[in-house]
Amino acid sequence: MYPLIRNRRLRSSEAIRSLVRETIISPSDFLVPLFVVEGKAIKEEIPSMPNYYRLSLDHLTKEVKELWKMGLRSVLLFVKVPDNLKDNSGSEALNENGLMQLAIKTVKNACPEMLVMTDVALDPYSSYGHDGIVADGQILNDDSVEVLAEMSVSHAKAGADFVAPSDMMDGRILSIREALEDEGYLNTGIMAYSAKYASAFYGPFRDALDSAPVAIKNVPKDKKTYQMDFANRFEAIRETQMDIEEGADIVMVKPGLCYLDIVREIRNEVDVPVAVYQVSGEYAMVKAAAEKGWLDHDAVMIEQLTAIKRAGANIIASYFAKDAVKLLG
Ligand SMILES: NCc1[nH]cc(CCC(=O)O)c1CC(=O)O
Ligand SMILES: [Mg+2]
Repeated sequence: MYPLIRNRRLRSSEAIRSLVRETIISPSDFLVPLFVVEGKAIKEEIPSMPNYYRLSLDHLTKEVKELWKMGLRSVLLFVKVPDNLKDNSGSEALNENGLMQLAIKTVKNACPEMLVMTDVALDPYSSYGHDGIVADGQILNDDSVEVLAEMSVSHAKAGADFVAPSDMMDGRILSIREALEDEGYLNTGIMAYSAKYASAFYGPFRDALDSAPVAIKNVPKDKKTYQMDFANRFEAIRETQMDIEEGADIVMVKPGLCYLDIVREIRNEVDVPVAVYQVSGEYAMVKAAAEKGWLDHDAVMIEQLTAIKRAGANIIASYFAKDAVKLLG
């Protein structure tokens, strides 16, 4: 009459629930994105990313020491470049004493064992806010790839452990890998943003870096000619497989939450570590709803991060890394 198999037995107390729990997030899952600005003693909150900051190099030193103490071991660096240093080809990106290069050295000085990954794309350096060079109404592929390869070598030279190309140009992983090998950076890894979608969830990030695409004649004010159409699934697998063939050590799916079907599929398909980027808009939504008292911030945060890991993420890039680690104790 009654069921002999009662699944609720395994849910009846926190002790049994924790004993049978399949997915547990820990500090070693996280990659912490950090925004760096020029100047001294600057720690400015990003308006659309409550409790997240742009840091000058002195604050960057403090921040990475704090992260290390908390058990966070990897950072992903982004820089906010002043307008007067921006141009169409991102030439400032190659400056040996540029902000990114100094930021890499600053982190390594503060915390030599911290794993340093760097964003490789032209957008923060581009007067047009595009990830590549703009000409004739297009974002040029091959010319952009040349700059991205040089940029990667420059980051490796400054001490980056991994470069993370986020641009979605075709063939850039192979060119970057070859350039790193040619220059002797055999141990510098590549984390490829492989399935990166043209997403409206990047809005707050573009506020943080002042890097949104600007209106130019004959050029779309979006990134849909290089980032993926969010309607597509097979294309994500193809992009990811190609990046692995070209030499990517780690592949990434981005954004996170709306793309967990893609994460699972890619995790089942490939045999390299898979990273997921829970992006700025995902962070902003939780913060905003929590501020209004409409959602329980901590509960929603842990649920989302656990779901990302359950979907197959081996690495989670997240603005919640510190909040989550604090909560986990
Ligand atoms: N190529 C730059 C880059 N690297 C990471 C993000 C977004 C990250 C986020 O929203 O948190 C972007 C923005 C974009 O592609 O426009
Ligand atoms: Mg590709």
